[in-house]
Amino acid sequence: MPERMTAAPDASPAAPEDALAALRGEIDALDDALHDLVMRRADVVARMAASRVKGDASSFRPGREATILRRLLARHSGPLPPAALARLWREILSASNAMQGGFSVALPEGDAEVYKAARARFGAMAAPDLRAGPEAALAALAEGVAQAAVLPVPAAEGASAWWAGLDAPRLQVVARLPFYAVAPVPRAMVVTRDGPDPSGDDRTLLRFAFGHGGDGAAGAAGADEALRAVAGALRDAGLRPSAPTLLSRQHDALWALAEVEGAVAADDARLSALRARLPSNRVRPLGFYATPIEAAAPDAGGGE
Ligand SMILES: O=C(O)C(=O)C[C@]1(C(=O)O)C=C[C@@H](O)C=C1
Repeated sequence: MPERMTAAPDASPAAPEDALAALRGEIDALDDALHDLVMRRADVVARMAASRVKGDASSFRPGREATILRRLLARHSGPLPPAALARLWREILSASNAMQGGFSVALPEGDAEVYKAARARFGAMAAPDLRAGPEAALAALAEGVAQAAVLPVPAAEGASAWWAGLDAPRLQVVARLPFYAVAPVPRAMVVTRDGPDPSGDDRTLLRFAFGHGGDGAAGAAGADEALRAVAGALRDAGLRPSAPTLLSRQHDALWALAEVEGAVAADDARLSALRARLPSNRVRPLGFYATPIEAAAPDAGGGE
């Protein structure tokens, strides 16, 4: 027979209802303390916005957000799944970004993966602005109607080949979604007008155009030849690919997209080395983003 049946029901200090009330009391006190800190944090963000220390630059700093998340994930311990920690902070960061001015995100309509990735990244605070496709979302961004565009992860064909026509450096890729994932979650890319924000551990997208405007011989460049040329040029320039190079044939040209380790900005000397190695090709950095964290062991909660 269970022990609690023999003890006097209301004489024990460890009666389940008392124990529950005590634990809930602890949780209420912690919730108040957390809430006080979250409100204090928002006050600091409001002070930052009012002080105009960031000038007219965008409030959205994906590199800084990555630095914050990396630091918190590195010091995290205990039973709360790291994915839940990342989710909590993503919502705080999105809210503090939106607090500093309207933040509207343009998305191609009908792409559920991009929509879910955008909601996970920008949280409940960002207004989704659905457009006819990636090009229309980029046009909304270029016109200043939206502050960011969220687009499919680059691929060779269809709507995912938007990168071949990206008007960089005016518009640049600044984030790859998700930044932190423990399970397969929706993926996408974020493009803004403000340029990328270094996080200390980044990856860059480089676009190569082989043959243009009726340049017959170069226009007919073969895929293998282009891949070899890109691989050789990257090696000579001291750049390390972090993903297989993509190829896309569009607008009378063959386009290659390489992802390389590190942050490569427009004035980087390694770009001159690439251009010296590929004189007849156009090489353009399309932006960089924080290297995503791939969690080693699965835990509950997916990612952000
Ligand atoms: O550090 C900044 O520039 C901020 O605007 C603050 C803050 C934050 O809440 O920590 C908010 C939004 C940015 O994307 C990054 C960080």
